[in-house]
Amino acid sequence: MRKLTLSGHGEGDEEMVERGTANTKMKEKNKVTSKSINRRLIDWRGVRGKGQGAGKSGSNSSSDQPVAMAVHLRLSAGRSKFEFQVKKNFANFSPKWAAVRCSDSAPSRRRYTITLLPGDGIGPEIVSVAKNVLELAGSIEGIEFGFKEMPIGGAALDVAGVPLPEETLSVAKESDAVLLGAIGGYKWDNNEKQLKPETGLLQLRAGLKVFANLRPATVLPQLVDASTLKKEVAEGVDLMVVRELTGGIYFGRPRGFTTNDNGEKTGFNTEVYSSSEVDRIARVGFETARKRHGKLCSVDKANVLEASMLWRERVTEISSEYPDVELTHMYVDNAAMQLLRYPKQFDTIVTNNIFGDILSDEASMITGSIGMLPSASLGESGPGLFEPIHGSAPDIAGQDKANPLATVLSVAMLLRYGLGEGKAAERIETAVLETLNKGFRTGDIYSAGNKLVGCKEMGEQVLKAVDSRVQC
Ligand SMILES: NC(=O)C1=CN([C@@H]2O[C@H](COP(=O)(O)OP(=O)(O)OC[C@H]3O[C@@H](n4cnc5c(N)ncnc54)[C@H](O)[C@@H]3O)[C@@H](O)[C@H]2O)C=CC1
Ligand SMILES: CC(C)CC(=O)C(=O)O
Repeated sequence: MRKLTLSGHGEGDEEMVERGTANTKMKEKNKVTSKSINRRLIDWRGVRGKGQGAGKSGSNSSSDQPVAMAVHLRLSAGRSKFEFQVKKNFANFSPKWAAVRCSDSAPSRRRYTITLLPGDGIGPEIVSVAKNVLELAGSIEGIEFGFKEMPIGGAALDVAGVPLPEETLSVAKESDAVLLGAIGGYKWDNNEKQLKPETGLLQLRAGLKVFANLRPATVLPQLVDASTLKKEVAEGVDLMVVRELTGGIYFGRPRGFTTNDNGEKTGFNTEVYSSSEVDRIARVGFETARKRHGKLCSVDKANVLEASMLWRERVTEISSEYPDVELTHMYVDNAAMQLLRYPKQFDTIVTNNIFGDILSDEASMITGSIGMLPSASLGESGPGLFEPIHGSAPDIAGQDKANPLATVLSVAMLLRYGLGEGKAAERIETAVLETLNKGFRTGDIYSAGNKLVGCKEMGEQVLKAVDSRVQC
């Protein structure tokens, strides 16, 4: 199988590699064809879900806290593979009731090592909830987890002086999947660039080479009233933003501050994409659309930006490999407007790093709250990175007000895309729906007639729901 590279980032990439990873920069620019993508997709599919495949096993760290198990198998396998199968709308699942816990009679146990990166602000609160949900859903499905908690962001700056300690990255790389809370906070806002929490997250994404960021935005029937849009506009929205994650203006060089001819201080950045970077994310976009409703909208600013002109040219070229997918192009300013005007027109959106960041935050409000949206970041190989799309919410940190559901749903994505454990993922998604059906709401999604709860209570309710729906 061919390897994808992080080519085309310029010096920014070198910096990431030097500071954050032990890897050397890969110069090789392999062309990745749809054939090789398809082969990879076949490789990704289901390697872990059949009982014998399991994670890098046997690594019992001191922080491992496996749930009680009657059977403890140590299984070993290669790296995590991603099942690239996009669930359309988990709201439609109809769970089955059953009365008994079946973990102890499961045909085989799988064991995975998960790196937990709680980070800053509300990060530790939401990761704690999501970890418990992951452990319980896993135990019911015969999955055992070993957890390694590592510092990142401001928390890492405080203990290690850098936002991504080398050890954090190497532990993450060695694990089967990585769960991140969020990074950032007022305390570090005025730090120089290399000592910002945000730089640690960018280094992590680059270090794990997770170039494809999947951000689903689904309006759940239970939360239509929480949307800021009219019911008839929000109802039924189910879209997926495929965001390029390791290139573009967040990484491009040159960047920095200088002084212009008038003696004024100026700041500058570079939006840069190579053909191979666009091709590989375009193929992920087409593959995703193919498994959804067959519609892909590529969002760019090709009327102004050269990087977007190349983007549009390459996406159009790649579309010939996907005659079954309907491709449209849209300028980002129009896309921002159309998302509010008529969001149901979108099925799958593929776009660059910064547009994807902004449009997915916008899409989150259609669904009710940014506290509801999960994400999966995947690369060609190695562990995936799973995180809510929101930030560290310093305004509500430490107050038990955070909505943990985006992180809980990120854990479901971790199970499905990161480990190929679809049943456990479904169990969690179903439990979230059931909890919402019972009327439990954190402040961000609260509407009259529901029960206002904090982060911890919401977590407890999801755990109850996970536990109550046991199916063998
Ligand atoms: N992936 C990450 O770790 C990200 C980190 N950040 C960082 O987070 C910090 C705060 O950034 P903001 O722009 O304020 O974005 P934010 O997403 O942290 O917060 C925006 C608003 O949404 C609310 N919110 C966010 N998540 C919530 C949740 N789970 N439940 C309830 N309410 C929630 C916050 O209270 C706030 O009012 C900054 O340091 C920023 O750099 C921002 C975006 C992504
Ligand atoms: C480095 C991050 C803080 C950028 C961001 O907002 C995101 O990717 O969600």
